[in-house]
Amino acid sequence: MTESAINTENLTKTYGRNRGLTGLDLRVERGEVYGFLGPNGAGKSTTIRLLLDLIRPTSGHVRVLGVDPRTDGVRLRRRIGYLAGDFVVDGRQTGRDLLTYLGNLRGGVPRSRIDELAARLDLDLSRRIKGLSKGNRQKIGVVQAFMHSPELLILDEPTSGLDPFLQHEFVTMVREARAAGQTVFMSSHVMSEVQQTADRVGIIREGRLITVERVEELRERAVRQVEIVFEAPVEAAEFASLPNVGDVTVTGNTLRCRLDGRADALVKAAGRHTVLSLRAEEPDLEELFFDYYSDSHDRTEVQHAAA
Ligand SMILES: Nc1ncnc2c1ncn2[C@@H]1O[C@H](COP(=O)(O)OP(=O)(O)OP(=O)(O)O)[C@@H](O)[C@H]1O
Repeated sequence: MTESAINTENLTKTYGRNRGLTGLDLRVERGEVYGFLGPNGAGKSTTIRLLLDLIRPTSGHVRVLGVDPRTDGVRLRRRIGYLAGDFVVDGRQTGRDLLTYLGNLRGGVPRSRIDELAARLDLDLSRRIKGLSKGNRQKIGVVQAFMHSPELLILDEPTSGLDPFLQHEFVTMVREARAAGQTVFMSSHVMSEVQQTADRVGIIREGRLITVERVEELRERAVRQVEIVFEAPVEAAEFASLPNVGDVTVTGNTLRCRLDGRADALVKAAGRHTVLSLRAEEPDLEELFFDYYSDSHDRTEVQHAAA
């Protein structure tokens, strides 16, 4: 059996009297995109720094791509693309100088590859880094993480500071990486960007992993708004009692409702009439996770989705 891309056991980090991370058991399989979600201060950056041996654990074990980052860190880092949450670089160089330098450290990256990624992110490589906006510096961070097509990408809040168009491009890059067999571990505090790319999400809060879920399953469970336009008016009462259907309103020939789970009953009921159009919003999984973020959730309940 191939070893997981990331495996931690009972990983704990305390900063003096401050808790950073408590007893983290994390498993990221090869080839999957794993979203690591949690509010500010939850322990996401602490976890990522431990994976890269940038800080040392108080206790517990880490294995990344089958090796201990503590003993084989230099070779391991060539196989990883890492974007730090606080990506800071020497401001006197141009973007091209920096990326060429970093590419050489990782065994050489063709100029054409750097140019292609820069063009996709609309990044001007000829400018000195110190003159760049925060968003443009972040683009350099994204390019350096992806440019050598590493086996494993570890990205700490990768889209912070990117505008929506570039966030979309980033999502495409993550999907391409997955299609190429690369593994992606990315932290975020926004569910919406993770739900577009991730196979699984882990939720961390106050230094503890609360739950791990498959995004596909979450999607099935999530609430979505549905709008159906019929050829002739329908009765709201006919739909209001259907399983998984709520908040039914009918205006003229248009029915709107909330769908909470499977669509089967709703679709079959609609099928008794002539349907002109049907629209179902992509569910926003943020709502499902709000509960995990709030104080009321019982943190001792850890569920792991089947690997
Ligand atoms: N160097 C440090 N010294 C003391 N406490 C620290 C240090 N680094 C992190 N912490 C604490 O550890 C906890 C986890 O912080 P961490 O930066 O890992 O969270 P995060 O989930 O990445 O949050 P953010 O999204 O705000 O970056 C926080 O309570 C933080 O204050």
